[in-house]
Amino acid sequence: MPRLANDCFANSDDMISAQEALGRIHNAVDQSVGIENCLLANCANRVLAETIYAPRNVPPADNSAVDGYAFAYSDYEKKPHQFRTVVGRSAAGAPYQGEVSETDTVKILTGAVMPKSLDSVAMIEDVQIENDKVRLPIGLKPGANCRKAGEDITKGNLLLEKGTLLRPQEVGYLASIGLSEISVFRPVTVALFSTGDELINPGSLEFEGSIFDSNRMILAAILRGFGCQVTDLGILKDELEIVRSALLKASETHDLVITSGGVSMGDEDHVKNALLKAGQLNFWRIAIKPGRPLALGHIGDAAFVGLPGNPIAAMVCCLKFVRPLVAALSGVTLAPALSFQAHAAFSIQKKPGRTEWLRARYTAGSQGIGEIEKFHTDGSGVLSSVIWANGLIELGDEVTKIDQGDLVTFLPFSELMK
Ligand SMILES: Nc1nc2c(c(=O)[nH]1)N[C@H]1C(S)=C(S)[C@@H](COP(=O)(O)OP(=O)(O)OC[C@H]3O[C@@H](n4cnc5c(N)ncnc54)[C@H](O)[C@@H]3O)O[C@H]1N2
Ligand code: MOO
Repeated sequence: MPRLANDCFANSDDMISAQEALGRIHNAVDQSVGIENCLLANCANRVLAETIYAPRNVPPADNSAVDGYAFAYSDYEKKPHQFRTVVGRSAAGAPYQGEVSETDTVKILTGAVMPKSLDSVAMIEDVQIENDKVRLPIGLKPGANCRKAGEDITKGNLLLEKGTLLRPQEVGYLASIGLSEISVFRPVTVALFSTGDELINPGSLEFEGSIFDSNRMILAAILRGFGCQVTDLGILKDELEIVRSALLKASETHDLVITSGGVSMGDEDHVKNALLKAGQLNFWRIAIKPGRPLALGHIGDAAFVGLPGNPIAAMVCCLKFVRPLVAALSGVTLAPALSFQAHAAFSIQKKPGRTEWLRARYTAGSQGIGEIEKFHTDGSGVLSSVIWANGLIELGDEVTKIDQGDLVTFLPFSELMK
């Protein structure tokens, strides 16, 4: 179980800035999850828990980059027009084993080990072949078409640092040095609840005022994309004792407990009070839109996040606040999500003193200069907005207006969901 630092749990009702909230999330985790061994074949999207140094050179020996004829440059430099006797053949996995004079040549296939005393290769389509002899083209350079031992990976060099997220290319990189099993952080376990008497599962019988639970589907999918092992614990009724005991129980077997809904100020919003009874509250309200009510805390050794109920607020807050929390727990060294600037195709006024994320769509624009539209309403329950959008515009606390043509910062969903 990862341990959470207690010292910053200020138990405050004050609204804090998005920056402050991110800082507190970072400080709240002082230890990531444990480690386990994993077969390399199953390691994609896992986080490396050891620093890896190269135990060997890759490639292990000088070899040919092309199909052709291997030759000694020192002799070719003196007699480029000479016909050279083909004394043998070197194929990938079946190297030429014999001796070869530097006036002779060996037929060589791509990837085959270079015969001793030869250092350069002419491509097969460029040579003149007569019986068992070949004449090389002029103008070849020393070491032509030869890949040197260790040119990719040099024995002893640092390859990958602890905390690296293993993308397909890192898995292949580790395979190339011959590793079959490595040490990785185990996945972060997340208990996921929805709260609300109005909620029903898709497929269930409807009643007056009922709402199908969409948050759990969105959040579980996002969290799995972050590499978490998600336990879907269903819907909690709006009753303080039910919420408190469910959170406490889930905290005993998970690294992170997440709820959505019931976190603002209504009579039936019990999440904050349940957290205060079961564990400790760090912060509860952030100066942001969407998602002002968002509770961070911990219950025992488990981290806790109470996301707002409105589906867009829950989704955006998961991408902006749960993502770095999961990263801290999971041991990964999180590279900042890539964002870029493009011109706004709209004008708006904005209240200063809070960070806002607008649902936005980036398009290449007519002259290939990118432009960004915003969705026509800001309603926090409008899921069609995120179907239309391909990312978010981030507007900092200080921004008071955007005029058409201004540069704005765009965060693609694809970057925020990994
Ligand atoms: N007096 C105040 N009222 C509200 C404030 C505030 O600061 N003061 N903040 C508003 C903001 S902003 C948000 S966001 C919401 C968040 O409220 P809750 O977290 O308590 O969410 P609920 O009231 O439970 O639900 C809000 C809304 O979302 C629907 N919902 C909830 N869960 C789901 C789900 N799993 N799937 C689909 N839809 C869900 C729910 O039916 C409500 O319509 O508070 C404002 N109020
Ligand atoms: O976050 Mo709330 O979603 O602004 O309504």
